[in-house]
Amino acid sequence: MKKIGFIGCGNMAKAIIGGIVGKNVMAPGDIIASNRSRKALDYAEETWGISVTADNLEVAKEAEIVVLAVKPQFYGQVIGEIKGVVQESQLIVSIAPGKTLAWMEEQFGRPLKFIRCNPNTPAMVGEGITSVTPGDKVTETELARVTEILNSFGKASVVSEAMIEAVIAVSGSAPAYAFMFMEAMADGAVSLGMPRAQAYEFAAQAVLGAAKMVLETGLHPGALKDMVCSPGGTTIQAVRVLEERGLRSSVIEAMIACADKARSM
Ligand SMILES: NC(=O)C1=CN([C@@H]2O[C@H](COP(=O)(O)OP(=O)(O)OC[C@H]3O[C@@H](n4cnc5c(N)ncnc54)[C@H](O)[C@@H]3O)[C@@H](O)[C@H]2O)C=CC1
Ligand SMILES: O=C(O)[C@@H]1CCC=N1
Repeated sequence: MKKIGFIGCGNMAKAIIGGIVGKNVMAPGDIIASNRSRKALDYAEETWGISVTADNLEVAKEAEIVVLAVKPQFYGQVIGEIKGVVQESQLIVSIAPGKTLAWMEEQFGRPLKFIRCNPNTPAMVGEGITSVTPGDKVTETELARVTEILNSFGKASVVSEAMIEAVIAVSGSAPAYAFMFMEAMADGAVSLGMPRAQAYEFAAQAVLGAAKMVLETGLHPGALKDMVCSPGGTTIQAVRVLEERGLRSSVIEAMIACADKARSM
């Protein structure tokens, strides 16, 4: 038996596998993945030395924890394929938006140990944040085990199912907004004459440092912003323009659109 198996080995499965293997939480021999196309499997085999297969059923039969890591539109098809072979002892993990615990039970046709998780791609560098929502058949020990695995590539936090869309908006999808922000900052630096590669380095380090200050000082982000804004200085001019162009409401409206979409999937 493998400890964990992934059906679908794309961006998210690779981020999680990279985190687990990178932090030595599991040996590569304890991990198995299947995928529709061969290329992703060759990559996973060569990069981490995990077991790979073209057969989803092999993962469903072999893994104690089965992670459904395909796009939401393929969930129904994959569940139809594996539902006959999964056992009551296995944990079935959904990482897709919109696939509720009730929907999973209906699709599998019986109550099993379902867990909804919402990871994000920074798992790839050990800085992910993942929400965990256990179904009612999952024991405290099993929840602790899954949380330990998720903590290996960042942080994990238990949330109620009603919070999942907020989680997707504030963390699952959020790296994309942060990348856009850094890209825009680098564009600004390039327009001020800085070479592109150096601009990305400065922009990314400034964001990393600011994020660490929020997490490590415990101070309100507004107070940290005020510490940067010298009276009559440069920063307050940038803040004035960002407010004028609607940074805050753009972010809030974007997240509401994100959550609405997640709810509909
Ligand atoms: N990419 C992200 O930042 C996040 C993604 N998610 C969720 O994770 C899930 C996976 O997303 P990604 O990894 O980004 O997608 P992806 O498209 O990179 O990977 C999915 C993989 O599944 C394979 N696949 C498709 N149908 C299959 C089948 N029937 N059997 C076996 N393999 C099959 C594809 O070939 C592909 O390699 C989705 O449900 C997504 O909503 C959740 C949080 C963050
Ligand atoms: O864009 C998506 O649908 C997925 C869910 C969270 C992040 N990526």
